[in-house]
Amino acid sequence: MSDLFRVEGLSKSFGGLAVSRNIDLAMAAGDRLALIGPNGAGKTTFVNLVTGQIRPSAGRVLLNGEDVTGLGAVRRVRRGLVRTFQVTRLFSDMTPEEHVTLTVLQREGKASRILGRFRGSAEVAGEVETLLRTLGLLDVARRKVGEIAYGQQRLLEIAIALALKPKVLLLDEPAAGVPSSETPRIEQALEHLPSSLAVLMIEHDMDLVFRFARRVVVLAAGEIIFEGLPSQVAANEKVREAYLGNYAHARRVA
Ligand SMILES: Nc1ncnc2c1ncn2[C@@H]1O[C@H](COP(=O)(O)OP(=O)(O)OP(=O)(O)O)[C@@H](O)[C@H]1O
Repeated sequence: MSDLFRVEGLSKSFGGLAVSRNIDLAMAAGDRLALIGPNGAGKTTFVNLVTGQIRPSAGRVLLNGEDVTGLGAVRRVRRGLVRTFQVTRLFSDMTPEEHVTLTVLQREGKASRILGRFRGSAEVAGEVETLLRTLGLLDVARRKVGEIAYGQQRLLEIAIALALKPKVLLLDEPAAGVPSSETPRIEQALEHLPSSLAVLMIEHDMDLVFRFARRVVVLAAGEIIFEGLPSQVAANEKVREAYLGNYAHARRVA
């Protein structure tokens, strides 16, 4: 079986600092993978390399067998490689409905119509409503983003990502900054993502990792040091060392 998504020998250095080192990773449709690792391990850099925000020093990114390494971020999105960001990138004066409508219109190549008439066709409106309902955002669909809860803003980012019809979705800390009272809604949304979607999630919250992931990859100093079942990760000697080393370093700095 060919993988839906694969990276081979992916490497990135910033000056003398090797931030990604020879990373090989594959995902199939329906995968639920958590990418974890100490602060500064290179997790966000990995997502940036995969989605085309930055260029690798070496290695390839393949989607459905096609080498997309030379493509920019927008063209990768069109092929189904979609991400969310660690910190929300929303417009506080726009509503969730407007954000998702604009995304669907953009996907369909009809975004220029918003200059004349904001709303899309009934078909677009139906799709937007379904997405907002799926993410539990229908009640706030017409509120300004600046007025809705932070957890709802994070859910809106997932709705926007889904509006791009991804095949592979990369979530950069979807629960970061969300108060614990709102995290169950994020978890629920993650559970109900389309089953065929391959999802990679960076997350520090291990409860969320254990509930979500069927596979865990641990990155330390830019290298994959563990790949396996969530139940095996905590007992792994290399993983323990990587985290202990990080905490020891954190203590030295403090
Ligand atoms: N544009 C850049 N120029 C120079 N160094 C960078 C750049 N981007 C990232 N780095 C460095 O690369 C390393 C990895 O950063 P990255 O943000 O990928 O780690 P991370 O695992 O996502 O960390 P965290 O869990 O804290 O978000 C860090 O040492 C960071 O300072």
